[in-house]
Amino acid sequence: MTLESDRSAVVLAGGGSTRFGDADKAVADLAGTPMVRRVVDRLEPVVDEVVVNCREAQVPALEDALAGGPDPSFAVDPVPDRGPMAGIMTGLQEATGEYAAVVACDMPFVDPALIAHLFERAAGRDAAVPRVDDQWFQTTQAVYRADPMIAACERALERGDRRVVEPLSDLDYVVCEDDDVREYASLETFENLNTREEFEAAAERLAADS
Ligand SMILES: Nc1nc2c(ncn2[C@@H]2O[C@H](COP(=O)(O)OP(=O)(O)OP(=O)(O)O)[C@@H](O)[C@H]2O)c(=O)[nH]1
Ligand SMILES: [Mg+2]
Repeated sequence: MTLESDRSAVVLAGGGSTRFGDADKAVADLAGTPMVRRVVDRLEPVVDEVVVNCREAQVPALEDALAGGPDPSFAVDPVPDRGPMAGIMTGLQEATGEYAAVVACDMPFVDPALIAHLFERAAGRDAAVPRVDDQWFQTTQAVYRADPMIAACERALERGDRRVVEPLSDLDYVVCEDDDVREYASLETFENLNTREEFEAAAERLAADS
């Protein structure tokens, strides 16, 4: 790993997992592997470094969950619970790459081929954000140029707007749509696990695949 990376990954893990219940879904065991570990393992081949964004109290359990793999760095939210967009900002501040793939810790099926493609699409621009079937922008599985995105997040937070799409209005971004996504990934890449039921269903699929 070089000191200055071209391509970073920021894994967002600073949420409260309230729909999941009284455990942190990031480190919960998903068919034998902590969910965050699955995400890091899938990103690692297509990036130069991995940064994990979280709250201070989560660091020991996340270190345990990621032990034995490549050493990630941690980006701890200075103010917790300000939402995913603030977490993106914290993570990008720690990342050394000019560009970073931002992926939520609850997307265990994230496809590295799509991430690599998003880096290609983002080159020379401020971001590449997927959107399929005219649905929402997949802002937590997207590539951003770190400096303009940090600045855009700071401005959005100053305006008091926590919406994760809000910084896009300040950025020169490309939207990666429909066939451009499907060529590289199946749509399960965007599947995110929030409840115990969703988690168990995904675990069954993973166990059946292995
Ligand atoms: N840093 C940071 N990340 C967050 C925050 N809220 C959510 N996230 C992350 O953003 C991603 C998507 O968030 P959610 O699916 O809502 O996860 P969550 O907030 O932990 O779960 P719920 O409490 O059930 O909404 C996950 O990777 C979370 O870890 C936050 O306040 N700060
Ligand atoms: Mg949430």
